[in-house]
Amino acid sequence: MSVKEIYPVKGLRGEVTIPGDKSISHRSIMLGAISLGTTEITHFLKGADCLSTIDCFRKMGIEIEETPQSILVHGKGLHGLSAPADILNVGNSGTTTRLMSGILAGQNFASVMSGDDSLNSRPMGRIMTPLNLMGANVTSIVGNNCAPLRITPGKIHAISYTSPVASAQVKSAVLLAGLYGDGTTSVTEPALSRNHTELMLQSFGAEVASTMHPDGSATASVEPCEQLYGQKICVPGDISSAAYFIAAGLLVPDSELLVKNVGTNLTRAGFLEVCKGMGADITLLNQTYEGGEGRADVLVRTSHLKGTTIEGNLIPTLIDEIPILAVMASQAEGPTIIKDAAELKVKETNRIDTVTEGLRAMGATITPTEDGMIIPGSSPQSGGQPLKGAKINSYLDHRIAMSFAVAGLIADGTTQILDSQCVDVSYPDFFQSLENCMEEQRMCLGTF
Ligand SMILES: O=C(O)C1=C[C@@H](OP(=O)(O)O)[C@@H](O)[C@H](O)C1
Ligand SMILES: C=C(OP(=O)(O)O)C(=O)O
Repeated sequence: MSVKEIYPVKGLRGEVTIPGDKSISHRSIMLGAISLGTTEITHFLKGADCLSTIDCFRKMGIEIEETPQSILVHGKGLHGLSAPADILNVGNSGTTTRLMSGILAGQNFASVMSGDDSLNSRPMGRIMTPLNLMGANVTSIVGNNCAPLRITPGKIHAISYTSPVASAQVKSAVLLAGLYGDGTTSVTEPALSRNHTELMLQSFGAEVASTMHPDGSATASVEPCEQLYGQKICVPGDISSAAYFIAAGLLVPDSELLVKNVGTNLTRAGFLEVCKGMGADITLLNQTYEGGEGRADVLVRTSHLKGTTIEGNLIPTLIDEIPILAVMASQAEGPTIIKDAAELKVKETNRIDTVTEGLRAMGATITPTEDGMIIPGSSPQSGGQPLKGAKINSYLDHRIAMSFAVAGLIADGTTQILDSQCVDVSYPDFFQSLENCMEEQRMCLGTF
C-alpha cells in the first residue's frame, strides 16, 4: 500500500495542464476500434481505466499503437472484432464495462468481462435490462446482476428505452448496441447526462439525434449504420481532474492558479456553475471548440465561499465532482445541501459513506442522507469548519484520494492518504502536479 502525506500549504501558484478526459479517451478507443481506418488520438489519458479499455480491444484483435505524441487505433469496422482468447479484464472501470457491453452485444462471438472487487460489486442490471430487451444475451455469471458478465451472440433489435437513471454509461451502452440494430434506437433519461458518445458517434459518421423535453428529460437516438470511419481526436483536459486544482486554488490562502485545457462541455460543467454560485473567483480564458467539445483555461484565485444547494438536473453534470465539492462546502459560509445524488452509492465506493467518513475523520460535521449529504455552514468569522490532519482510507477510490489530498492542504497537521496509488485510475501525475504548484521545495509531499 502506498501512503501519501500531505502538509498544509500557503500560496499555490503557477500553471497545471490537465490530462485528457477519461470519458472521451475511453470512447475514442472504442469507436476507433469499430471504425474503418486509423483513429489518431492526441492528449489521450494514460490512466489505468483507459489502459484497461486498450487492453480489451487488443484482446479482440485491434492493433493499437502508442507513440510519444498519440495513440493510433487501427480500426477494423463494425464487424471486425475477433473473439478474445481470454476474459476481458475491465479493471476498476465502470465505463469500460458498460460501454463495451453495448458493443459486445452486437458481435457474433461470446465474451466474458470481469474486473476488480469494486467493479464486480457495481450494478450491471442497468445495462443488462435494456441490452437483453434489444435481443442481446448478457448474463451475470454469479447471478447477482454484477460482473463477471457473459455476453453471447443475439440478433439486435431497435428499442425505445426509458432509463430510470440519468446515466451516460447506460445511454451509451444502448446507443452502441443500436448501431447493430434494425431501426431507430432511442434512450430517454430523466436528466441529460454527459453527451460525449452522441458527439463522437456523429463525428465518426453515425446518424444521431438528441432532444431535450420540457420536463428536463432527454432523448438520444441512433440509426443502425453500415460503417463508421476513423477520425483525428484531440482529447480535452478532464474537468473532473481539473476540479481538484480549481478547489485547491480556491481554498488554499494566497493562491492564484491557471488550470489549463479544461473540457467545458455543458453536460459536464456543473462544477464550474456551482463554484460561481458559491462565490468563487474563477475566470474562463482562451475558450475554443473542437469536435463539439469546448475547452478553456481556468484562472482561479483564493475565494471566500458560500454554501449552496446542489440538486436535480445539475447532479449528472457534476456527479464525479461531489466528493471535492463536499470538501469545498466544509470551508464555506452557510450550509450546503446535496440531494438527488443516490448514484453516489454505486461508484467505485459508496461515496456518500466514504466522503462522510473522511470529513468526520478531519473533524468536520456532515450528515449523510439517502440521496446526498448536508454540510453545515460556518459563521462569517470562523471561515469554514477547521479541518485537522487525519489518516484517510481512500478505499482505493481515486476521487476520494484526490479530494482528501486537497483537504489536507488546508488542514492543521499531517494528512495521510492510504492507498494513494489509486489516483492512477484517472490522474497518474496528480501528486507531482500538486507539488509543482507549491512554491517552496520544503512543501513537497511525503510518500512511504
Ligand atoms: O460515461 C462516462 O464516461 C461516465 C459516466 C458517469 O457514470 P454514470 O453513467 O454511471 O453516471 C461517471 O460517473 C463516470 O465516471 C464516467
Ligand atoms: C465513477 C467513475 O468511473 P467509472 O464509472 O468509469 O468506474 C469515476 O471516474 O468517478
